[in-house]
Amino acid sequence: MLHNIRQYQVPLQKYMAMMDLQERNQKLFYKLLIDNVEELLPIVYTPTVGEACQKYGSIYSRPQGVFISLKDKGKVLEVLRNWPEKNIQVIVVTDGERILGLGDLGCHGMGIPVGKLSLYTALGGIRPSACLPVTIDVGTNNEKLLDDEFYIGLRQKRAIGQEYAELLHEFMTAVKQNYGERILIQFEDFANHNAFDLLEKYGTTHLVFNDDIQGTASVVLAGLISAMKFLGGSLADQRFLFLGAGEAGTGIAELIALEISKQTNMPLEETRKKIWLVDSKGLIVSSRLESLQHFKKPWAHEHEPVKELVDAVNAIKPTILIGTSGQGRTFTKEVVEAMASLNEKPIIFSLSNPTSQSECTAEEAYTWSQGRAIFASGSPFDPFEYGDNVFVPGQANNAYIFPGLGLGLIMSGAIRVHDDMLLAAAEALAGQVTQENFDKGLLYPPFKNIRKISAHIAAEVAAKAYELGLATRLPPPKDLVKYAESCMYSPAYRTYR
Ligand SMILES: O=C([O-])CC(=O)C(=O)O
Ligand SMILES: [Mg+2]
Repeated sequence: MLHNIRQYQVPLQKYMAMMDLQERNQKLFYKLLIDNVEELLPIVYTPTVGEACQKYGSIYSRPQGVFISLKDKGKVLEVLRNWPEKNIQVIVVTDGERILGLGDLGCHGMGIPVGKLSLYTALGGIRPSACLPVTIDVGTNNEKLLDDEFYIGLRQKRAIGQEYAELLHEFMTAVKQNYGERILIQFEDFANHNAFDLLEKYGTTHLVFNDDIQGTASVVLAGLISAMKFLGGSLADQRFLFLGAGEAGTGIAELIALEISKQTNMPLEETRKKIWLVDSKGLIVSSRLESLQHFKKPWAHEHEPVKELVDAVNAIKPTILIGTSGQGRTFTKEVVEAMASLNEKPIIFSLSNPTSQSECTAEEAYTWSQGRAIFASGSPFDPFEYGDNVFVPGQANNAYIFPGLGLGLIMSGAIRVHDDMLLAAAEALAGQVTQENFDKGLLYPPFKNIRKISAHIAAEVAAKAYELGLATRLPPPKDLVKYAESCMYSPAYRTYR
């Protein structure tokens, strides 16, 4: 099978072959993916899955997951009950409004929940039959899709306001009614306004987390914790600048502020002041407070207005620059050079996905900083030779976190997600990075060990759930890492007599 897949030159064709295999022989699909994770992750996941979503209508061969549309209003529970598997443990749901950094892809966003759940199984060991991909179809504002003969969703503008909220509420209620209190719901690639509102609204009643806000935050924090371990210094000594103040930017900023606050006992209001964000209108400063969306307000610090990113770099003098803008090529030569003139070892993360939306490439980060940057990106980049050195860029992608986090929640029977679990997951991931990894420039352990890493993350998350009284599978197992490993699905053919 691997030989087959390798014969395709075009990544999208490899993707289609993998999707075919998933349908035809699920065990073999997972066996292949687990044993060749570094080679196949960029195919079934970022970046190729992004292209697959863009072309989803024209490569469509068979339905995947459950679509719930405005037309199903009043019947959502019935729709869910049509799914053949009854014992669902995790749902990844999108409404397709902000697929990666690609914007509104409507129902064609289904590729994302499908891809994320393949990773839940391959990287986190959740049984494939316990995973349910869902796309909520409330229309799309993407004119090109509305005119596309192969578009598979409702041909109407997006429902908003009450109509949107009612469908989502019916879905959330039906999910709990059908699968119980311990069903994990991962929100994925919603647009900012809905993402923050849904998380706030359902965070207290359901086992939910938003991967783009919280998963990304945890993986970035892990990278920064490991950077501090090897470079010396503490997070509290750093100055942070973000390009992009949406889900990922503000989510990461908040988790960093929380971690610094725990480390130093400084109040959160104080630790937030070490962190600055730039959005499409420039540096977020207090004079803009009135007009800011609510999730940006905590980051409006005292400063004169600054319009351009490069001027913000020179004004704030960050030690760490993080791109979460969804806009490619925004870390220009001047920006990277400014970071390199301010810092001996500038830390630069280009997190937007897929590769086309990355704020800069690995090659640019290393070249423009004369090989001094500590670089990580959301989508994978190949190792880059610069002078006598080969730099291996880290992949700061939430794929390191959500499979292990999910396993930890499920195995402990957790009923809520708590920020302390995200901190625990970040520390567990950082704990897996070795000196040898770091010597190659890696802030994250290689993906080839991901199942072991996920077991450690799961164990720490479960330990937090027990500590916080949020776990319902009692009594707690003695050795949580061993227990996590014993829970993990492995694709093997059964022996028959
Ligand atoms: O899917 C990925 O690669 C990471 C992610 O959540 C996003 O970019 O929205
Ligand atoms: Mg996402």
